[in-house]
Amino acid sequence: MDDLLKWRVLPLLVLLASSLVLYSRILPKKSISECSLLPYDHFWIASKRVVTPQGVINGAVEVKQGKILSVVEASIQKGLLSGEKVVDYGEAVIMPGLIDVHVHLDEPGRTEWEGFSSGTKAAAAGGITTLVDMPLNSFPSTVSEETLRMKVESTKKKIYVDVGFWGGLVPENAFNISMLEGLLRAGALGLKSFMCPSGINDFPMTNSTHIKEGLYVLAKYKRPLLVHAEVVLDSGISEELHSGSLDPRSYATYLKTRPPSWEEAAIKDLQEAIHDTRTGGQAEGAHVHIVHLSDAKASLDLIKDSKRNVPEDATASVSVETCPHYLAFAAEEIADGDTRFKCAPPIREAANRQKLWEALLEGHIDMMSSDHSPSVPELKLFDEGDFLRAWGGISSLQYVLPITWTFGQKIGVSFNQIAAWWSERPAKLAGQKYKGAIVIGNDADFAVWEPEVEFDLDENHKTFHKHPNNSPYMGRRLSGKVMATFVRGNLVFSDGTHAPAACGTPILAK
Ligand SMILES: NC(=O)NC(NC(N)=O)C(=O)[O-]
Ligand SMILES: [Zn+2]
Ligand SMILES: [Zn+2]
Repeated sequence: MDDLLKWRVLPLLVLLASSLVLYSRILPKKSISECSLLPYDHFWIASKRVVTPQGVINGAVEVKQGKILSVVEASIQKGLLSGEKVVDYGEAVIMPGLIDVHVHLDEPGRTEWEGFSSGTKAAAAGGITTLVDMPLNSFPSTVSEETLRMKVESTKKKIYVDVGFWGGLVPENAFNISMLEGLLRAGALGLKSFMCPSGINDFPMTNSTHIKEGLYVLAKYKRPLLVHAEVVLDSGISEELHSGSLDPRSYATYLKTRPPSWEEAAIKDLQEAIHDTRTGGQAEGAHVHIVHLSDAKASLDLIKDSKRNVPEDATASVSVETCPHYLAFAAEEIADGDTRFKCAPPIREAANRQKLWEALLEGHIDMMSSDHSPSVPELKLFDEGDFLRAWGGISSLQYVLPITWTFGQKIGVSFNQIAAWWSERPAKLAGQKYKGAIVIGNDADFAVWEPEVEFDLDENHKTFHKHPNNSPYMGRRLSGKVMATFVRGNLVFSDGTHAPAACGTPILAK
């Protein structure tokens, strides 16, 4: 190096070194090694089965500073990767991380039911990289700017994956535009309401007028309304129930109390609101999403009707989810007193389950969610086994991927279909432009799993739900083991172990 160059370069080097020292001092408190089990900021992950929107490729994904920098096929990958940090997952499947848009984490207020720490650890162990928390079962319910702030505050240092929040649409705020706008401006990704009692006192049900009012406000923010679509009808068995001639321990009794007509009536009630979301409609810009569809007959037919574009240029904005428990279990198989299976709407007969799978495969049902709704075991009333009085809600968060695969593979479900149901479409519903697919520029959120590996959900299996025995999947054999989970480039779970620090971020709509 000649002298002149030396005197020009040296001061620059000194400056660079001192700024590096300074930078390391002002680095965020959590270093990458606490947030991630992989101490690199720039690396590749490779496998023979990488699920991209264009199909499954043998290739590698380059990750830098939490983002996907490139996706390459094996044929061109060789020279490119020499000297790079590569984690080779061999035959394991690399999929976009799952996005679960329907989870009750119950914090603040009912952390003994689940809470952000155990809930997001379970998510990470299950390949879920983003979840959206429901506004009820925590206390208080998330129905205002202030209560949303309390939620976000209570996630601090506890979340292992990214977490968004639905706000609640309840009678108290439905006619109070400034309260609703406050909630949406504070970052709620959308709203959720019940058309029947929710089981939670501070989360009352809404009628179709409340729903319409809510949709007008949502239209302005271009965010969705999620609806628990059941309305209470006289199921024609009240006399038998009162006379005690129906056994409350029998699942058939519970099934009779919540017939498919409850779902059908609710979706009928929603038709007008759905119609308002069409191009040129009063709620254009808003979207109606029906949660946890169980009835695959008349209710599904109504949804199909409302999705049909009449006229063609005025498409209503509507979608629907179903949950693994409606696809895995059948009413005929549920033993007396086994209240782990109680949820609303109920798990129906095997013939209905078959139709739900068909609707998913045909694209009439858009996506899946867990509706993980845990509680303390006492509320499940295991000793009495009373289906009518036990808490309704299924615990399944950690297992949704293996459950979907265990049952889905028998009817030829593909990895791309799973990615559409569990990542792509949920990302769209939650307004997450940079999540849900392995494409350049997206967040580096991945689930790495081994479809061929079977495992027993017994006491030796590490389960991170706070109350694993509440889950009706315990004791089952599943296929599809989650090996590793990456959230924005951080390896947050690998081979049974979580990263030391909880570095998920709260997701707030802007
Ligand atoms: N309060 C609840 O968590 N309810 C939930 N309960 C179920 N699905 O049984 C729900 O999503 O409706
Ligand atoms: Zn519900
Ligand atoms: Zn729910």
